Amino acid sequence: MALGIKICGLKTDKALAAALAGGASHVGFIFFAKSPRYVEPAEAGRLREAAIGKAKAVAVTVDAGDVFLDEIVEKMRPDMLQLHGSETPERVAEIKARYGLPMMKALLVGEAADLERIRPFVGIADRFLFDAKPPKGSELPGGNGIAFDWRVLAGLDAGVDYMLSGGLNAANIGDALRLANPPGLDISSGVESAPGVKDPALIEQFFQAVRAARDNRAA
Ligand SMILES: O=C(O)c1ccccc1N[C@@H]1O[C@H](COP(=O)(O)O)[C@@H](O)[C@H]1O
Repeated sequence: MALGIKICGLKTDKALAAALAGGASHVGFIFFAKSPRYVEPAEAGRLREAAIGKAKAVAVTVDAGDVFLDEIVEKMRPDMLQLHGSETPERVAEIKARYGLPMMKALLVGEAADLERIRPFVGIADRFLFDAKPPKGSELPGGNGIAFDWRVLAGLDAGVDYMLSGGLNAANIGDALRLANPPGLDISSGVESAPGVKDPALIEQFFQAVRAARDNRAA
């Protein structure tokens, strides 16, 4: 099965071009004001044009209200919404019905028991994203560059469609693929030279590292 790869937190044409050149299946835009990766919905709408027919454009939101979601959907025209806050299953269902878009629900993982939290979302969320819990004092619910123990994913039902996220980079992606064998990957700060500053060379290195790790496993 093809491994989905989402490069998240894109703000520039150059970074987006590097993500597409590497073969990203998804490109993500952050709509959380406190994030150094925040982008205005209209600017994301302009950027995402380059991805049409190449990668799915994902709008990342955190407990957003309908007015902001309306603006994002109208101006950015996402292919998918990533809900990275404490949205309930009812709220996910409501948003899904309102926009008719696929929903990726982010859940924060520290230990195996946290995976139980997917249950009420099954049949509502189209995909899950497992990210590490933010460190104490962080203002960001994601994009903290912190990994969790990927071994907890080994016990997950094989039918669960998800992206592994949190602290991935070119140096650790081989271990992540070996330990969790996820159907998808999501990376943000691991391809940045500074918070919110994507580095096209690091994006390219990440794709190379993924390919090398997969070739090693196939050999
Ligand atoms: O990246 C952010 O600033 C962000 C803000 C609010 C919600 C989610 C956010 N990012 C998500 O977190 C993952 C993991 O990031 P990292 O690779 O550990 O830096 C990122 O890909 C986004 O989906």
